[in-house]
Amino acid sequence: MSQKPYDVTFTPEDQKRTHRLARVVAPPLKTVYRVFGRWVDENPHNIPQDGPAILAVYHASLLDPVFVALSLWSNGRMPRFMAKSPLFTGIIGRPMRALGQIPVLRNSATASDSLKYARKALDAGECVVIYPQGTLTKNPELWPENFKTGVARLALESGVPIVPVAHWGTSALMPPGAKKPALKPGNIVRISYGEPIDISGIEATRENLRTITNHVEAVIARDVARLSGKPLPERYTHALELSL
Ligand SMILES: CCCCCCCCCCCCCCCC(=O)OC[C@@H](O)COP(=O)(O)O
Repeated sequence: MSQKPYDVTFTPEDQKRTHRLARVVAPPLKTVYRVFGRWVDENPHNIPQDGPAILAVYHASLLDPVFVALSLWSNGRMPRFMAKSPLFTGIIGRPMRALGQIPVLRNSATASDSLKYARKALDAGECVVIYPQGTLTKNPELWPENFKTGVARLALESGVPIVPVAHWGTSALMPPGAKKPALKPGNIVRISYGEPIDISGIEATRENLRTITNHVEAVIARDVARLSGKPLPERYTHALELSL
């Protein structure tokens, strides 16, 4: 680990450096990822083309971050993932830092620093990618669940809309708990970008944070249902409307 592993900055020089590296890394990563199949974007016009963006993404496989990263990069956005701090050490740590990703210190007194980094990234006009579950879904049927309120807090503080992102197809390759991925070159991963949810001007009460969070979860669940062809469980339906 470097001396100051959690000092993340987004200066114009950092941006240039990280983009330069991404341009080198993306093509071989795309080639390697073909052994897991290909991905298809749905409604990529919902990805803000420039300026700050918050993407809330469904997490159902250890493989999905790279599909989402490649999709965003191919759509003109350099993703800044919030990722658990152990991913910033060792072999993966070096590129994670060099690519300007954002470490999350779990269960520590400094856990909230991670949102400060995210805020800094937004102030610099970056595209911040967050897994609101904080971990892979534990739901046996892979429905999104237990979303944490960080996305809503960040959006309320910054006034930046939330883009809900669902996907389907990575759990066939590597479901939660699997030790290694299956190679399925014919596999298709569909990534669906939902309409941005604008919550600017809403008061940051505990209740509102929970309502917004449940809404984002329900919208992602609805898109997972559509992509997977499974019926949406009843428990999500009331939060599909955002009523504050
Ligand atoms: C392609 C060109 C642009 C490249 C951009 C950089 C791509 C980096 C993608 C990697 C981002 C990794 C994000 C991981 C998020 C995370 O940390 O989730 C935790 C779960 O996994 C597992 O958690 P758990 O099982 O609870 O330990």
